[in-house]
Amino acid sequence: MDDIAIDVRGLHKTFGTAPALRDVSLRVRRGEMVALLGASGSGKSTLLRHLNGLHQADAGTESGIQVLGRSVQQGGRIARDIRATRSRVAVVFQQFNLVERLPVVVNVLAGALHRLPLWRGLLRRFPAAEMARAHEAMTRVGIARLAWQRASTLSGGQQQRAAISRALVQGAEIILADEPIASLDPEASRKVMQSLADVNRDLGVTVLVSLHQVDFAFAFCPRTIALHEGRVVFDGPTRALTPARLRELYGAQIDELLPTRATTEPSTAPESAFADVALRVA
Ligand SMILES: Nc1ncnc2c1ncn2[C@@H]1O[C@H](COP(=O)(O)OP(=O)(O)OP(=O)(O)O)[C@@H](O)[C@H]1O
Repeated sequence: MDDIAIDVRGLHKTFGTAPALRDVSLRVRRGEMVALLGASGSGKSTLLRHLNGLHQADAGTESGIQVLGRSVQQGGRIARDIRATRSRVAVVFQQFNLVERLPVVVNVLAGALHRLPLWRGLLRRFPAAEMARAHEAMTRVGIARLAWQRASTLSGGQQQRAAISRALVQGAEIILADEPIASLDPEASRKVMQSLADVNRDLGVTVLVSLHQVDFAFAFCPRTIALHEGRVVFDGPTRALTPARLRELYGAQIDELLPTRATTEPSTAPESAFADVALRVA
């Protein structure tokens, strides 16, 4: 079990009377980079929010979530020591990741607050070692030259890379990225996904990234877990997700998942359709 980063068993979540997650089980090993794929409303955000206890599973179910070997929740009850687990897991959201009026470096240093005395955060007096760590993290994702700019002056993709830097300063062992490229252009998307892939490969950080288009999963994530209407409908090598397989899984919703070119002729453009897109974004 030591090599399991995320372990979800029998997760059910209902909002009002509408089921959002239905009997979801999955395991992610430490050091994996996994895409969580699904059309809008399939349950990706809801699942990610359960993993650090922002959502509670339905009470009275057997659902259990363990992260890094510690219980996050069991049967809808959040573990008492959730804060200790949260400090080892970082979340990158689709937007609103940063405090816009503060310099980028201060946003990145927010990742260190969990191990510093309160006064340091309030006065923004960070030890030299933390500053060095922030600089290294920003260099790794290619935004060091922007350190003293206000966060609001950064492009969407640069903001996402700042959020990834903050996760590194935090010392996160897992990054949960919730549609981090949903509002970005293809070039900015590629840079953000590349940054996630780099920290995964170079630092061994486990990455679970939700995406609603399969081309970026294909280019960056060896494994994909696909959700449809709250259920896991596929869990395996991303390369097995051909347009034909996606059509089988998603029916009419397939248009949301395919890149535009492949969508034009899905039935006559099999596996090679994504390979081509993958090459273009690589
Ligand atoms: N706080 C909430 N209250 C009520 N319903 C919710 C809530 N959060 C999510 N839902 C519902 O749960 C279902 C799954 O939503 P979720 O946001 O997890 O999907 P998603 O795959 O992340 O979609 P998107 O790609 O649009 O973000 C949807 O039907 C959604 O309307």
